[in-house]
Amino acid sequence: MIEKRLNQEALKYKGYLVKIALTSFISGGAIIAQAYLIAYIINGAFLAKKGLGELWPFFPALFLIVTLRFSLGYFGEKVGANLASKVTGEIRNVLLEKIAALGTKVLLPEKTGELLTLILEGVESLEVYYARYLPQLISAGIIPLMILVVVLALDLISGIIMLLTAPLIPVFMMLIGSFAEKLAQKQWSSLSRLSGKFFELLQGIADLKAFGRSKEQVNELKKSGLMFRDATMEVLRVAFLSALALEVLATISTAMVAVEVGLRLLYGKMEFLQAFFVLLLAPELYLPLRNLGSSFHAGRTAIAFSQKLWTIIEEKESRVFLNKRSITWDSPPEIILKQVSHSYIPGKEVLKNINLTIKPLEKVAIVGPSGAGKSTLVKLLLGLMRPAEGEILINGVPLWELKEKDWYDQVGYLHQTPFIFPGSIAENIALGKKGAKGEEIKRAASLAGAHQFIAELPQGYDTKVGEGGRGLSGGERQRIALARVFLKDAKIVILDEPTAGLDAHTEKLLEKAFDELFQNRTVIIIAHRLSSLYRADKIILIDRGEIRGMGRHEQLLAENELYRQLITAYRGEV
Ligand SMILES: Nc1ncnc2c1ncn2[C@@H]1O[C@H](COP(=O)(O)OP(=O)(O)OP(=O)(O)O)[C@@H](O)[C@H]1O
Repeated sequence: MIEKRLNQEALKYKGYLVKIALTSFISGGAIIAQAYLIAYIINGAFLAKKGLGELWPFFPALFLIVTLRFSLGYFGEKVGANLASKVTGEIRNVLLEKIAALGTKVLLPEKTGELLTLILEGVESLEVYYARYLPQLISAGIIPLMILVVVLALDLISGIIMLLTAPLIPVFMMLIGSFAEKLAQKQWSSLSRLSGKFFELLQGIADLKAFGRSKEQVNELKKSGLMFRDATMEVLRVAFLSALALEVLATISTAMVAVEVGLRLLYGKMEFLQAFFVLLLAPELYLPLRNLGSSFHAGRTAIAFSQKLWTIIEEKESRVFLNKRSITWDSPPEIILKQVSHSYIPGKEVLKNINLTIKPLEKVAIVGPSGAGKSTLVKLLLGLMRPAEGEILINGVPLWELKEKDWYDQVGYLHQTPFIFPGSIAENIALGKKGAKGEEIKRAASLAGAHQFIAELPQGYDTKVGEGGRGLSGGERQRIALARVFLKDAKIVILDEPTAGLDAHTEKLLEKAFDELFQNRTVIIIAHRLSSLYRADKIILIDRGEIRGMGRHEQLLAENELYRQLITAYRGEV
C-alpha cells in the first residue's frame, strides 16, 4: 500500500523511469554481447585455432561494449540519484506545506522532535528507495528476462534451470519482506522517540536543571539510545543474514547451471562456444537480483520510515479560508461576530454564542479571567481556526470566503511570545514587510520604542540574535515584534498584551508605542493593563466563554460587579 504510494510519486517523473528502463535494456544487450564476444574469442583462440589476424577486430568491439556497460552503470546511477532528489524534494515540500496548513493540529499530537526526525530522516530514507531500490527493481525485471530469453532459445535445459531458480530470490525477499519491515518500523519508532527526548531535553534544560531533574532526563535519553541501538542491530542482523542467504542461493543456482553444462560438455553433448556463453551468462542473470537483494532492506526501511509521512500528508486539513473572494479595503472593514461558538474538545464549549460588532477604527479591549476564552476569540478573529458554529463577517462577507493572503495583508498581530528567528535584528523586523528598506525598518523600530536599544548594540541593526531571540530580553523581543507590526502598517491590529516581566521603563516605552499604534487602525487587544482599558472605545468582558459585559471603562465600572473585581485585581498588580 505504502509502496504503491511511493511508486505513484515516482510515476510523476516518468521520463526518469523510462531512462532507467532503457538503460537496463541496453545494459542487458551489452551483457549478452559481452558474454558472446568473450566466448567467441576464447573458443576461436583455443579450439577453432583462429589466428590473431582473424580475431583482432573483436577486441576493440569487446572494449567498446565493456566501456558502454560501465558508462551505462554510471548513467543509471546518476538518473536514479536525480529521480530521488526530485521526488524527495517534492515530498519534503508537500509535507512542509501540509504541516503549515494543519498548523497546531499536527503539532499538538506530534512532538516537535519527532516531527523534525520525520522531515529529515524520514524523507532522507526515501532517497535510498528512489536512488537504489526502485532502479534496481526495474533492472531486475528487465535484464534477467532478456538473458533468460537468449538462454532458452539457445539451450533449453540451462534455460529451464534458470527459470526455476531465478524466481527463488524474489520469493525469498517477499517472504522476509514483512518481517524486515516490522523490524524497520521498530527501529523508526525508537529513533523518533530518541530524537523527541533529545529535543525535549534541549528545550527544557533550564527548568530541568533548576529542578535538579536533568540527570534523570539524561538517563532516559541513554535508555532511548540503547533501545535504538538494539533495534538497529536487529535490522542489521536480518539484513546481513538475508543478504548471505541470497548470495548462497545465487551461487548454488549458478553452480547448478555450471555442473549441468560442464557434464554435457564432457560427454560431447554440447558445443564449447554455446556452453561457455551460457556459463558466462548465468551469473549475470542472478546479478541484478542479488543487487536488488542488497538494497532490498534499505527499500523496506524507507517504506517503514515513510508510513508516518503519508499519514500526515493524507490527513484532511480543515482549511479556514476558501480563498474565493479577493477583497482590498481602503479603510478598515467592519467586523461582525454572529452567534459564534467554539470547542476544542466535543461537548466542551470554550466560547458560547458570541455576538459582537467591531466598527472601523474602533479600539476594542477584551478582558476576562484566565481561561475565559480570550485567546480563542482572537485566534478565530485572526482566521487561525474556524469556529465550530456561527459566522465572522468582514464587511458582510464571511471571513473564510476571503483569500487568505488578502486577509493577512490587512492584519497585524502581536502576541505574548513573538517568534524571533535566528538572524539579524533588521531581518527580524523586516518580516513585517517584504523587501523593507533600512530607513523603513529604523522608522518602525523608533515607533516601537526599539531604536535606542538597537542603536546601542555593537552591530546595531545587523546584530545577530539566536533562535527564539536568545541574547534579547523579553521587553526587547516584544518591541522588535511590535516594530514588525508598525512596518506592516496593517488596517487591523490584534494584540495580546504582554502580562509580566517588563520593567517600568520598558512598560513606558511600550505604552507610548501602543499610543502610536492606536492611531488610524482598528485595534483588538487582549488587555492586561489598566491603561489599555482606559483607552478602549469598547471593552468586552468574557467569562467562561460568554460575554458578561460590554461598554466603556467607566460604564462597566459602575454597572458590572465582575469587571470591578477584575479591576481591583489589576490595580493590586499595578
Ligand atoms: N488547543 C486547545 N485544546 C484544548 N483546549 C484548549 C486549547 N486551547 C485552549 N483550550 C481551553 O480553552 C479554554 C479557553 O482558553 P483560552 O486560551 O482562550 O483562555 P484565555 O482567556 O486566553 O486565558 P489566559 O488569559 O490564561 O491566556 C481554556 O479552558 C483552555 O484550557
